Amino acid sequence: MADDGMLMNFTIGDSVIKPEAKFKGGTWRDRLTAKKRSAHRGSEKAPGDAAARNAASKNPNQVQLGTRPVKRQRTEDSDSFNRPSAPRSGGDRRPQQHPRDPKHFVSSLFTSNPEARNPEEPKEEREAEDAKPTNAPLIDGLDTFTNLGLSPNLAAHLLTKLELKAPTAIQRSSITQLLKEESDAFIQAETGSGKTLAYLLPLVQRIMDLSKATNEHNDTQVHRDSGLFAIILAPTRELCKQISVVLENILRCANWIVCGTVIGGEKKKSEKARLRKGLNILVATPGRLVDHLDNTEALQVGNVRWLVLDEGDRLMDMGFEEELQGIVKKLDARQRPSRVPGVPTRRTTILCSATLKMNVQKLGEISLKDAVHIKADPSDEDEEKTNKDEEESFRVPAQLKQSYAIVPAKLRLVSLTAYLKRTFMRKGSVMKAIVFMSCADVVDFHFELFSRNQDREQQRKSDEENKRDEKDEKDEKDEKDEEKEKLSPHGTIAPGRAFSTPTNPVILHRLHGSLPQNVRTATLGSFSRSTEACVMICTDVASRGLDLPNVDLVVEYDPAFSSDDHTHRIGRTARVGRDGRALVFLQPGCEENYVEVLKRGYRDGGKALTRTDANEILKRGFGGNDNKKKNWEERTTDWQMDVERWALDNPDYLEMARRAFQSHVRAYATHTAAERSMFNIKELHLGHLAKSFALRDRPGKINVPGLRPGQEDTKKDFKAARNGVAGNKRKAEDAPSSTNVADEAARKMRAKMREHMSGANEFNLA
Ligand SMILES: Nc1ncnc2c1ncn2[C@@H]1O[C@H](COP(=O)(O)OP(=O)(O)OP(=O)(O)O)[C@@H](O)[C@H]1O
Repeated sequence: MADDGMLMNFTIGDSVIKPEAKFKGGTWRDRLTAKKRSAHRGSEKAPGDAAARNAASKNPNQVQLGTRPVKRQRTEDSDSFNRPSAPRSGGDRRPQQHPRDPKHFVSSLFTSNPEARNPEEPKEEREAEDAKPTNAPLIDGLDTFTNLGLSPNLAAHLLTKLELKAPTAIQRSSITQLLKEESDAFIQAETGSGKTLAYLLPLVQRIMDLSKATNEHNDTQVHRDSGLFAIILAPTRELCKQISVVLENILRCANWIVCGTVIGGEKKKSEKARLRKGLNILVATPGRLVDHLDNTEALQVGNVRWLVLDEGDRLMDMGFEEELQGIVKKLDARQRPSRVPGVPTRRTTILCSATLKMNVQKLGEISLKDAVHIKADPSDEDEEKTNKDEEESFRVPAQLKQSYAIVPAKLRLVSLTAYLKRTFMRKGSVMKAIVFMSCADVVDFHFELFSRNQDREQQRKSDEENKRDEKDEKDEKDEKDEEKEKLSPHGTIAPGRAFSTPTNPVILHRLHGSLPQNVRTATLGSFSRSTEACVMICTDVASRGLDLPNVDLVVEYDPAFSSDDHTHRIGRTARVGRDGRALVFLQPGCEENYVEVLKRGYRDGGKALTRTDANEILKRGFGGNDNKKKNWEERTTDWQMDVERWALDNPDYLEMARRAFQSHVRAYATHTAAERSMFNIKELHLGHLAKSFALRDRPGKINVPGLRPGQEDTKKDFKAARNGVAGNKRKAEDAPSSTNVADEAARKMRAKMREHMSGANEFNLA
């Protein structure tokens, strides 16, 4: 049987077509847990109907990996799976049964791939000139930090010590506004437009002014014991640390003002000691701040007059909102008139993000009143959005060259490899690239695959055939471990052999939230400091706020779970006026509709957006020079066969591949409700997808027990799936009340967020 009629081995409950509660923010696992619990709660509303309860208690998109497969419906579209998309060449490359195992199935890369539904739009004549950067400093304008109202001392410090010559557009707007008025504010501007300084500079200036206000004797009035005036909250430790580094750099010109952090990752005792000594500005993660507000007497917040929520939309999302409300309530309750003259009477709240929506209900919850919307260019007519879709989207830096690649599931892995090969073919053209993937298991698998040593593998195999003695094997393993050890003591950095050339070696990094915080910190630090070509494969843990230097390229191998996340991901490149490129992989079919979402990010309706496809990428990446010997299709097929054998020959890698496949399918089901029609799990061809994980198994056979620690929920899902419907059944009398379920879901989600932020060491980008 050809793989064309590959069986779809999952069932989708009826609830998938029912309207569902929207779950935004958090990691995909948080959303999955919430969705599952919500579905379960829904089921309890109809007691007595056991069948309905069973159906509803499952995740609507849950993939039942162990149950009897349901055949893929043959619709007009699915027929396209039977259409060959490229001529076969280079001998017989028809699908075959694997000789070793009848359960395995070797399918051809270039047959039965679905074709793109939407034809390529005719390319308009593009202007030769590149788009003018929209997030660059305004060096050609007349605005200087001084004439925006910053003191000559502070402006001189920015110029001489921090090499900041002129403000960016958002800094111009926010400094003017926040220096003169006390109103609450939203700072919303493109990624990489300097929003951190947009709120830090006026804040520091206002606190510096407190010293001047009543200082008759010309000595500084404000000192570390004068009180805590400002709190800056950010969702992750990495971001807090980054903000704190910037703040410390600014305060070098006003060293009587003291800042500090409480972000966890060190003994609470040391944080308490720091608070006891006195701070004027505090940078904190919400969880840790709540903890200190409850337990640390030395943390006096009566004088706090500025509360900044960096990545404010994320902080108001699931997992943080309750903590945030608690913080606001405590600040309100403990506010006192200040002894320090010049301190405003009311507290100002400032929200800041590239994807901030003026969500009135949420704002009420954190007591934001009559907030001013600060934009990069208030007179920008283009910003006046008319339709709802546009309101929901955010601009990307105009100089960012974005493209999308229509790549069928089977060709995903080879296309990514080819694209990165091509990218790093010439030394110096791209320094750093970030590749976003759906989840931790997928990151780990690709890290292992891209860093594998082909020569050594081949050597190993032939040596095995020659029955080498055990000692030699051990030596070889030690050698391999040593090599990895040299690059990274944590196993998160390795040579990226799949796309290195002898003249341009590429270093590979991996990063995800399941790594211990100190490993995350070390890995990010290494990627950030690296002066060699390097690639970081990661999950959304690296999507927000991080300012990593010299990132030239962002690849979204798996599209983001929401369009807001997409904005943040691609925002890791093309920062402060620099060039950058981004590529998103889309599969033919419903995913093509995502192009409309990408277009909304541009002022010109997406004329700058370019399209490519798998064949184009493969030709460029696997084309090679000696075309006479082999063509690109043969080379691609050889590479794919090689990785399939690599996975098959080593049980560890095979399990990794299977686990990655399973986790990926689960993650795919957690795209936000608004975008799920574009990422419809019913359209996923699991058989083809498995090939992009180097698997020859039929999807129904892929069944990996024991997921990574801390994934109890996913594990339960998995077991339930394995045991079929009965496994998921919960007796009515055992079922907790709906309130308990909701509380439990909320508690678990908060715990997971804390888990993500726990165990951190300091992340120092400077
Ligand atoms: N006026 C300026 N001139 C030159 N560089 C600047 C200026 N302001 C900020 N930068 C630099 O721009 C980079 C991006 O700044 P920042 O991280 O604040 O951007 P952002 O808008 O918060 O991005 P994101 O939305 O991704 O968090 C930093 O490296 C910062 O040092």
